[in-house]
Amino acid sequence: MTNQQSQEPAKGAAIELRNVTKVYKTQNKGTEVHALRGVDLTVDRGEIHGIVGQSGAGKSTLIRCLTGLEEPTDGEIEVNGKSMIGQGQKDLRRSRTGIGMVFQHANLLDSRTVAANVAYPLKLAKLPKAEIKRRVEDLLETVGLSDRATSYPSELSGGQKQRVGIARALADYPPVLLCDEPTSALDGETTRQILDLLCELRSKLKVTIVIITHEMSVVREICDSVSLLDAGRIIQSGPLEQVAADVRGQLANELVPFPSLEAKDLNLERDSLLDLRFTSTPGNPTGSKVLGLASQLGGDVAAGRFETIGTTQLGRLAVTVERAKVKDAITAFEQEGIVAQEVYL
Ligand SMILES: Nc1ncnc2c1ncn2[C@@H]1O[C@H](COP(=O)(O)OP(=O)(O)OP(=O)(O)O)[C@@H](O)[C@H]1O
Repeated sequence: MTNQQSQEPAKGAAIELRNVTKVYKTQNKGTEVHALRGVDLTVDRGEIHGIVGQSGAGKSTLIRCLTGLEEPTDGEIEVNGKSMIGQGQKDLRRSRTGIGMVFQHANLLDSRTVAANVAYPLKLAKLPKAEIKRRVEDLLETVGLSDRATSYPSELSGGQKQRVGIARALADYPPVLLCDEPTSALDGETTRQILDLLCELRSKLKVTIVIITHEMSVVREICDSVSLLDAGRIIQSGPLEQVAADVRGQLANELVPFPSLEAKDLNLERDSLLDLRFTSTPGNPTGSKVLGLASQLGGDVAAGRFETIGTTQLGRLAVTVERAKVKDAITAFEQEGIVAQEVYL
């Protein structure tokens, strides 16, 4: 399932951050760390939004601020129309029930069955027994684990444990689900199944999902929109198709990375290596046109990849061109709207 098959999101913002700043004062001589610097972000209801960024970019701080675990130094945060800032503990606890959390590891209670793990937050919330039983059955069916209700976590695969973690996060039927690296510990096939499940949940429960991830494949597979966090700032954000089509942008660069090549397989004594990036939509150059131009310029395609995101096809080619001709080749490609840059291995 992909973002392109998503249903129309319900109108309105589920999450809104305005000018959110977080400054930590470290124990070490009171030095300041600016973890978030004026973050503005809107995630519409029913949307799946990805947040990517390098280690230390501020992703965990953002999540902690969203869940009210951390108070921002400045700015405003609203989740489900309620401010997460300046609330008393009681109100904050109530606001938090509108947010489910899924982590990299499901962190299940090993001594309790699958059903008891899912029931745990509902017991804490003192729901009537019959209601808990009904919800647990419903949630286990939703995540495809009805037949494992009496199993213990040690009897489950990594993917099944993550399903239980998701069911537990949804126990209170929260309108927002925050997922922090939900598939980083899973293999490729299990990742795909968990991503399919998240898409189903969005369609079935109309839940808004924010995924923090370092895997661009996760963003490609299920996100409707994405933000890139860098040193506490959102430096690029938008619908997936829009950021992917911005071939000079950093997100497009990461969504369709340069093919991996080894210098020993190329004749870099004689040739220069070019990184060509382009989109194929009506009015823009198509893949075959780029290949034709490369060959006209005496270039050799060493490797390449094409990805389709929405209605846009993205191409990325590694092309070698004789060193003496590389400047002219770059000019010729750029004149055709193809981003051409020399790269060094
Ligand atoms: N409690 C804290 N006290 C002081 N500095 C902190 C604290 N928590 C985080 N930081 C700093 O804030 C910055 C952002 O950290 P954060 O954990 O939010 O980044 P991240 O993007 O989640 O990184 P990672 O992907 O490695 O988890 C870092 O420089 C970090 O050292």
